[in-house]
Amino acid sequence: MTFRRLDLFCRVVDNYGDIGICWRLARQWAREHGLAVTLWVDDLASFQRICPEVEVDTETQQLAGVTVRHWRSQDGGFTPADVADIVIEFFAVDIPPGYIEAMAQCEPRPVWFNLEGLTAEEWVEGCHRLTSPHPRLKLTKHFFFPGFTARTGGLLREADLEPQRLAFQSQASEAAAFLARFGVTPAEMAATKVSLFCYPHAPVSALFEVWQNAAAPIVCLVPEGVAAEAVHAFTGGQASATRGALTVRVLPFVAQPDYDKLLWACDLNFVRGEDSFVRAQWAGKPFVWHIYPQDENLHHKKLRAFLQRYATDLPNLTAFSLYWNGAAAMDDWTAGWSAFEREMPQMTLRAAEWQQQMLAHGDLAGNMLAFAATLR
Ligand SMILES: Cc1cn([C@H]2C[C@H](O)[C@@H](COP(=O)(O)OP(=O)(O)O[C@H]3O[C@@H](C)[C@H](O)[C@@H](O)[C@H]3O)O2)c(=O)[nH]c1=O
Repeated sequence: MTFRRLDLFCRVVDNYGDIGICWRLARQWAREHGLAVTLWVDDLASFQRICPEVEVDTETQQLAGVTVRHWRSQDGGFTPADVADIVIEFFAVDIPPGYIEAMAQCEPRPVWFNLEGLTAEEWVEGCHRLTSPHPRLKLTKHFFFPGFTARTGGLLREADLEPQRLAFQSQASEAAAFLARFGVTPAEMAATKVSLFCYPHAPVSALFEVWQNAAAPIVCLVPEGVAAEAVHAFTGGQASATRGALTVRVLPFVAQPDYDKLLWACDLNFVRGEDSFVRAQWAGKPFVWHIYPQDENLHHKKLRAFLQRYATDLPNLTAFSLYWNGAAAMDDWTAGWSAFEREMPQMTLRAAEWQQQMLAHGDLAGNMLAFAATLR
């Protein structure tokens, strides 16, 4: 049986990653796979920051071929006719009990997924595609894990992402025109261009100090609100400031497609969380990951697991990433940065090699549908 409808339930726990990932997947299932997708999301204001077309007061709206529904406390009134062929809860959200009751009345039952977060840890392979029967109803949920190996669900990637990136990066004028929109001058285009997206606890001020004293110019492009304290201390609240070799420019928080272009246009990208971390891998440029912090430094284990897969031959990227995430103490930022900078050409080569490896695993949206098809 072919699938026609897909419902995806997203709660915004924090920041933009939850809705960022769900929005990409929803669009991809609609555009590339022809599914009628409904994205249920509880926080339209966060959604609007990455997609300015979102109307925050609208109950149901059509965006990019997706039906977006404001998910509040709707529970009663669901019937089997309301249930999609594929139902996905993102990060173990509790979908409305009334909807689950309606799922149990469908014939055939919908394919039900819990889509989990991305981690490079090995245990994921053992949990990917595991089932969880409902304690009372005749329904089975399947766990689906994105990941970096063939025994996981792969990474999120739209079919047109790679051709778009290659077209953009093959013409230097594209990056210049794009960055000019944010005030980057032709002279600044010749500098090392860095995008900065991190959590507030990143040691940004220490890095700015090193960059001020660098031998060649560096332009750091920071979306508004990111590393606000350190950026304000540097710029004095202005849109941009230059001290020594470093220029810091504050950009507006851009729409999602423009964020990709920013990554493509820069020489080095500092990214965070899950979605920008994956986009940086597709950008084919050196990147540093600031991982989402967790209790008991669980995130340091996850960071090391990724570095072991990605950076075994890149000791300075590994060292710098550990410092950046507070997993090791940095005595000398100048030396740490110099060593990192010297390694950047190898990082670029590794980025290309890694992309080829990741491409071989297919993409998350397609892999989920292929697995769903085996369940019917
Ligand atoms: C900086 C920037 C980001 N973005 C987008 C890119 C991504 O889709 C999104 C940011 O998501 P992330 O990179 O994942 O970082 P995040 O910190 O916003 O989200 C995080 O939220 C936590 C609750 C999750 O547990 C984390 O795993 C992670 O997803 O914002 C823009 O559209 N424009 C911008 O200017």
